[in-house]
Amino acid sequence: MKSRPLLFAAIGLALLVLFPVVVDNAYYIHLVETISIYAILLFGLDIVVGYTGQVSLGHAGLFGIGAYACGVMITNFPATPFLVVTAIAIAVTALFGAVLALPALRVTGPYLAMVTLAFGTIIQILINEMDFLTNGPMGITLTKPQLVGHQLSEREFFWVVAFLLVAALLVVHRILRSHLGRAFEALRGSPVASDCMGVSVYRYKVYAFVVSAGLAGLAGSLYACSEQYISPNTYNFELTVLFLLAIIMGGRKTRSGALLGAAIIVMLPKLLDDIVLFRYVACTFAALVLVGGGIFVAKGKSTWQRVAVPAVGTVALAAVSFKLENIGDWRLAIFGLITLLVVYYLQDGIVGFARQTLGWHGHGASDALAAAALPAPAGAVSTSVVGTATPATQDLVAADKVLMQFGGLKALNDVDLHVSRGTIHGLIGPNGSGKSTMMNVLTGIYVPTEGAIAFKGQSIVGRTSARIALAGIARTFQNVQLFGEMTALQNVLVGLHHTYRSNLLDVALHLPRFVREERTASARAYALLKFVGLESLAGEEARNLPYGKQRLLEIARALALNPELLLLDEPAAGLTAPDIKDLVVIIRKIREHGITLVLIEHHMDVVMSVCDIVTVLDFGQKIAEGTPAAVQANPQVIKAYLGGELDASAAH
Ligand SMILES: Nc1ncnc2c1ncn2[C@@H]1O[C@H](COP(=O)(O)OP(=O)(O)OP(=O)(O)O)[C@@H](O)[C@H]1O
Repeated sequence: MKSRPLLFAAIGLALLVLFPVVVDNAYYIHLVETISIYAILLFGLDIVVGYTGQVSLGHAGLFGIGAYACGVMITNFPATPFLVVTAIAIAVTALFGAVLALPALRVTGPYLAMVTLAFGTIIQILINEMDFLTNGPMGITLTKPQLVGHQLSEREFFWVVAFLLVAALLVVHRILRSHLGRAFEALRGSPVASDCMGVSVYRYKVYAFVVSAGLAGLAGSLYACSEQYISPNTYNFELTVLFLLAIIMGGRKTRSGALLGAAIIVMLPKLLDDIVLFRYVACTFAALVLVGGGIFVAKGKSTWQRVAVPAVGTVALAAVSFKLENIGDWRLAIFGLITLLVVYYLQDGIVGFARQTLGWHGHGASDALAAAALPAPAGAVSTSVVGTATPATQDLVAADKVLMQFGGLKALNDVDLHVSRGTIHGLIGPNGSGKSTMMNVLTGIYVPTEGAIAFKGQSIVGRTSARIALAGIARTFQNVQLFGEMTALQNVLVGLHHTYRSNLLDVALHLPRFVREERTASARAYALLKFVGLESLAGEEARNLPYGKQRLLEIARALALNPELLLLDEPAAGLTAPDIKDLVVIIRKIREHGITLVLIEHHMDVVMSVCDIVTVLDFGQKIAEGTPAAVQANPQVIKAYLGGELDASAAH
């Protein structure tokens, strides 16, 4: 299976290197060079858009910064070696990337789109107005750069771009398949779960923007030398929309999608300049949709109703093209039409669609399958897998007089909660009594309005969720918070993020430290999946797992943190009776490894059978605490909670 991508890569590389030799035409060489440059930028944009799920309409601005950093350096310091100029352009643009990341830390969705759009516009205006540096609207004229004292020809510069394209592809690909890429993807899946797995959302959002901007800087500097002329008009709103369109059309989360997207956005405007060529392409496209749609319907993969709109649309486009003399004026309308078709019918882009049709798996799945083939460590359910907490006598958690107020509502009112090491501590109470709020307070999602919370004797009030997680508190969520597009194995690997010490260089060059850490983490993740009985589903995307399995996967991911305290928020909710039995066994096994548990649960049989001590909340206040038997017999608890619960179970 691995040989197919390698074969494609080798063929692609050979075609790229031989292209300027075989096609001795400056126009076509320049065209492929531009596609390569745009592809470098799109690799980076895909990190932000495809992996972290942020919107950026500021990448044309970053591209402009890279181009102008290069142009200004070459104009003012002509003796600076080209590689140094490029490195400076990358560094300057990466710095602006960090600036662009700041709003992404505060706002998301349409607000972020607006802010990044404003960033791009400001950059364009600054380039225009800073005459002393950028020569304003007149732009900067450049020559092809020198490399080691040698003036590069058109063809040699193409090879430099081709080399950098391959290098960028390799580095980006390696980053995205490492713990860093998994961290980026986790942000998209569930920011709150990322933080609670010790993967700081703030930090990795900034990383993603910085790496992405660095690639935009590289692309910008190559573009400046390729065009040999830069002016502010190039880096406008249309270009930024084209970049996004390229990612959407090509398909997010694939390097081949970025390459295809780059080819489309470079070729499309050229295509629209030539009406005769456009007619040919429109007819071919319509024929492809008709034949492809027919095959899909025949194979039962689609319906006539679904195929009708794209078929009629493309045939109409082909017909209209024969009525028009000039297609240039229809540019934006045609862009819009293509975007609509792609967004509606090919949600994973052209590459995603081709993969689904041909039954090819993405790398995520193959990664996980490869790791699943690893021999499981001896005694997969061993202390080395789950970790062993060190025994001590003091309370592991000491929460005193905790008040959590939302406006006028006191979700927690003067609550004390002391959890002893090595115990399973139940937290029960009617709906809305404050149980989940207590968990959110313990994991730093909420900062208590008043009160003290100590973990292992140290205050954790005001600490971020990521820091609290790394200190040893792991959790699951009432509403499952998995990273849906990642496989089961990758979900657990996110929990093992804290075991990595490798930096960007280790990852990009696959240095021994990274290879070692990745191998150890994969084996450990697999063993954790085995611990909860999910090893056969290691390569399955989390969103495709049955609900009960998703809850178990959350537990495996939480255990990957090697916690001393594990908080389980209604782990039995929605589970079938056999699944609940398995869950109880797993909870007991976790405790046997010395891990302390806090268990929120409405299934009283589970609470009564596994808990050593139970705390009961009602309307945000602690109304009882004691052994399960004592609590069960407490009249106040029966009145507030258990009476209803018993009635409910009797009704079932
Ligand atoms: N972020 C918030 N903003 C406003 N109110 C909140 C917030 N989080 C929780 N609450 C309120 O606090 C109260 C306690 O909610 P919480 O989710 O902790 O209850 P619970 O005991 O976990 O209930 P359930 O068993 O239904 O999960 C509820 O009235 C809830 O509406």
